[in-house]
Amino acid sequence: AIMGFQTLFSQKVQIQPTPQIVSQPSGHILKPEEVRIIGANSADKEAVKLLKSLFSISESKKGFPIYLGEKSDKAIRKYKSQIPNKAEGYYLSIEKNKIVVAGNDERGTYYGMQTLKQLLVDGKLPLLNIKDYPDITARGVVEGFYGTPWNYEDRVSQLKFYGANKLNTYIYGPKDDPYHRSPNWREPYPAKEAKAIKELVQVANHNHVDFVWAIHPGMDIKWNTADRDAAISKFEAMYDLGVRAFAVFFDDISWEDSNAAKQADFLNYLDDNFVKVKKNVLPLILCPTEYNKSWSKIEKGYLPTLGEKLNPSIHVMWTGDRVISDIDRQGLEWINQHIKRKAYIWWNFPVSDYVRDHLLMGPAYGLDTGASDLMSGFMSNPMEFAEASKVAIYSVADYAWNIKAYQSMEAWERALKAVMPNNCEMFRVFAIHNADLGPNGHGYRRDESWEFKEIAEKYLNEVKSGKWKVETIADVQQEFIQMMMSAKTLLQSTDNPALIDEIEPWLLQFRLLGESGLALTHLQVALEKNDKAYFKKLYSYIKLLKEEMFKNSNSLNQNPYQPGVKTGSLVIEPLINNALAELSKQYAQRYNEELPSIANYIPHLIYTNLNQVENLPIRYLHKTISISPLLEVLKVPANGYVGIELVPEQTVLHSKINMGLDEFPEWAKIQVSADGDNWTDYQGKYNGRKEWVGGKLEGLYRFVRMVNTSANEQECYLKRFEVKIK
Ligand SMILES: CCCCCN1[C@H](CO)[C@@H](O)[C@@H](O)[C@@H]1CC(=O)NC
Repeated sequence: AIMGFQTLFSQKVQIQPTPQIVSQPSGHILKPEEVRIIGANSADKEAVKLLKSLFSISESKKGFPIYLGEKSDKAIRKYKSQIPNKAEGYYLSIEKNKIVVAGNDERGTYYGMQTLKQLLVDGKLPLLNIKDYPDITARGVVEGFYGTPWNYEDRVSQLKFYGANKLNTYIYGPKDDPYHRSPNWREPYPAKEAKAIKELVQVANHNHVDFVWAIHPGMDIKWNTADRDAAISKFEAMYDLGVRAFAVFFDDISWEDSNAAKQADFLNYLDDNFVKVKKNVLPLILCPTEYNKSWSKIEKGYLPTLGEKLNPSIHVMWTGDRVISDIDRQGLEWINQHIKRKAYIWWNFPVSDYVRDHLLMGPAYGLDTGASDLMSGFMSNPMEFAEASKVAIYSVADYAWNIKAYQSMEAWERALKAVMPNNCEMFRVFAIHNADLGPNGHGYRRDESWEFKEIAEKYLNEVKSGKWKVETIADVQQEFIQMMMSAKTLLQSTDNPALIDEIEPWLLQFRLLGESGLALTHLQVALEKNDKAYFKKLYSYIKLLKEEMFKNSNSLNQNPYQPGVKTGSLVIEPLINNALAELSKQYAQRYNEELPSIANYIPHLIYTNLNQVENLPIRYLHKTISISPLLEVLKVPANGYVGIELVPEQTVLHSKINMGLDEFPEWAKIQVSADGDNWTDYQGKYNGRKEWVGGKLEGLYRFVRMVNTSANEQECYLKRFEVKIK
């Protein structure tokens, strides 16, 4: 009994986001059969609605009393002194004979109710009291990415998620919405879109989320009264749809238009002639052109001019030291001094519009837990995959509410459970191996597969030394099997179908990757048993798996920027390819037989009778197949040829060949063939950069080659040989 009692006492209640002050639970009460709400008609109505959804309300006086309301309400006058004197703060007390949910303001009461809802588990409520409030005033999401904007259902689900996680801001600013940005930022939304926004604003209000509509005029704005008034009338149109908060984005525009004085005058005009006139509209938010430190030239005065000229109530957004950046105290102090106000953070995570073949499912880290007094807002810019982004958004909610207490790993564990309650362990296997971005233009990387790295290292070393241990193989097999179980379980799960729809391509790829890893470990079995035939069968099987992964990566998620489906790219995929290369090398040594490389699998092959180039790797990106350049002079005997074999035959869109010669040599011919016997000349011409260029060919071809049709050996270079297919 003592242990039991002790356990009860020490049981740590888990509340999201982490509250500021919680007393230790001193036991619990059973969920009251019936409750009586004192203060129902004066308390925040969303809070009342939420309370009524949790308990059955007794009509008579005898129900369990729940005191609900704001500090100015008579009903909770007795508890007023307990309420933190902070915006959106609340006091929650669960006692044997009553519950008190008292907010510093309406939102505080609502958040108190959200906490109460979280504490009601298995028909029990812990006896405790909480004094809670947020560190950052504005907390939420800026839908500000390039790519397919979220759809209506995505947004409704997001807004409910924000209410439950005490996020109070959603900024609508999808770059690819033509009515947010050019060319139609001046035009009102068509009826259908307008209706959707009107409804979303209502959903936002029901979840105590400020719906901020952002305008992005920077691509073509003229600094004249016409455009200034166009912005006002667009804001008026949005106001008529219920929008009561506005932002102006001047990010990602040409530097000529980034005139700070003009931008500041423009914002101040909107502030003075719209925001201040309307009264119940929240302060304006500006996203500046110089929105990160690496882009700002203080001596040119852009940021200082904004700091000087912008009305003090206008927020200024900031992404950190770089576009994609950690957020730390030092960087915040730097920017705050120049803009003369607390930065309103636009955190470019988990946005993936610059690495669209990757999912960012890892912890939200790189956030300074000592910076609570330096920010006026904290917004996450998410992925185009709304449900998948919730893992990071959940963590951002925890950070922005209680900064000093934030622990990214712990929040991440809870986030996975929040998003996939019934399959969170399998979801964790998927998420931990889908976190890094791969090499990218911003140089921003994330850790991935961190719990498997050591085993992977050990395994590869043992494969290389040939002295492998059973337990290492078992550990690696366990990880690969878990990847397959994770993918299959999630693909067949039903607790979040919208999420599975979004990440299906990656789940399919993840399962194949796991399967190829598992088959890889059996290559060792084949070598152990000296079973050459089994090795070759396994090798062919792995090639089939890689062919299917190649097909997935060239048919799914085919966006124009980073098409394809990358998974486990930091640790798992390289491990498999390295071990595969090593084991096929050992096979070749033992049986004196080379196996075609399938490590970084590409079906297309080099096609040549020149031993100088027969081992050159073939590269594949964005439907372009190319031969890695040869750095030395290429000797081409009579009838010598070099080219590409397309597997299977393809439609050729265009080709580019650079032989390092000023003129196209009369000894060379560019030819195509479907069968490798009958050749047709491929008509082309030299472009300004001494490259032979050929256009689209009708029909399907398997071979494209350059051949020396003269009777003598010739010399040239192989600087570029590429073929783009449909
Ligand atoms: C040329 C750099 C573009 C940076 C663009 N970032 C994001 C990351 O790709 C993208 O979502 C875009 O909306 C955003 C612009 C931005 O960071 N504004 C504060």
